[in-house]
Amino acid sequence: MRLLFVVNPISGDIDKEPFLKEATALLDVYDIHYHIFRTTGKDDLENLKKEIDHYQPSRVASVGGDGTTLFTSTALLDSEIPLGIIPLGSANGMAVELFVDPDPMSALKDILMSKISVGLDLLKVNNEHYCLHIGDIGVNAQIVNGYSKDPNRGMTTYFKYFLEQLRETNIFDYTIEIDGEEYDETGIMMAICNARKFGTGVPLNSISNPFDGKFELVAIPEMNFEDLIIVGLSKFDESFLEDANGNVYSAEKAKIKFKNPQLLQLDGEVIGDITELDIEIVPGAVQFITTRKNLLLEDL
Ligand SMILES: Nc1ncnc2c1ncn2[C@@H]1O[C@H](COP(=O)(O)OP(=O)(O)OP(=O)(O)O)[C@@H](O)[C@H]1O
Repeated sequence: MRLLFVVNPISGDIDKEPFLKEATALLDVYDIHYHIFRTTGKDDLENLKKEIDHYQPSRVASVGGDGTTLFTSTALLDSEIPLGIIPLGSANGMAVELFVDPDPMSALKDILMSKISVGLDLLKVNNEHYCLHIGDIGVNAQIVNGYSKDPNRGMTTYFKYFLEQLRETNIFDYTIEIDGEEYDETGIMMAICNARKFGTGVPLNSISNPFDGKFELVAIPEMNFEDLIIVGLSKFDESFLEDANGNVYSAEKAKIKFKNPQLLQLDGEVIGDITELDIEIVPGAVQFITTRKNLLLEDL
């Protein structure tokens, strides 16, 4: 076994060195070969691909949050090298969805011991961006945009952008095209889901499964003030928003046309304004190391 750790030193504001010290001590006991690749924020994809070519790992462990998992997955596209997650980011939404053990050392043991790997889907958006977990257009993208640019963090800052959105709530019109059928929608948000919940625990639908070769679009209609308060609060206290009462569309491929330009965010990264979206599933894009603790496998 040759294990490559892909470590994002900054994710979640968590120092990864104590974990790496404990992890490498364990690997040394069993004489398991390992290598550590640390991201720098510059040319990471190119450098990681070179590292994979050179080191030829038999397994890869992504050490960070969802952003790091997505990044590592894109480096592993077109390879059959299995990937596991050590959840050390801020929200770890996708790791939670995938039933990854929340304890980093236990997650490492699962990666080392498990013989189960399953093809994890990725979404390809406008032929250039990948999305692992959830993306959206509308009110949440605007909140993410304000929050991510602000040097301050925490509840107060989040609420500043949340309240700003309450005042500005923008209702927009769009058309979803799937398999030649067109569906007109109006609302405050359209979510693109490879999984069911935001990292904050807010559920968007109950059917998405990142192993099923499909994605879901959730059209969220106009909400009242109380609904928006619940969405906002749940960012921090994870109180439950019942199914968003929107229409849910399952697809392998979809085209969405917006009447006016709208802001897109994918996996917490703000992409920019778009008027058209082409989304397609990349089924089983990466081999994901998992265990029988993963209840999503039971739905397949
Ligand atoms: N050493 C580094 N210094 C600065 N920026 C970095 C470094 N490594 C990666 N980055 C940048 O960090 C971003 C990835 O962080 P991102 O927040 O998406 O990670 P994450 O794993 O999801 O963590 P979190 O859960 O904290 O969001 C990318 O834009 C990447 O270029």
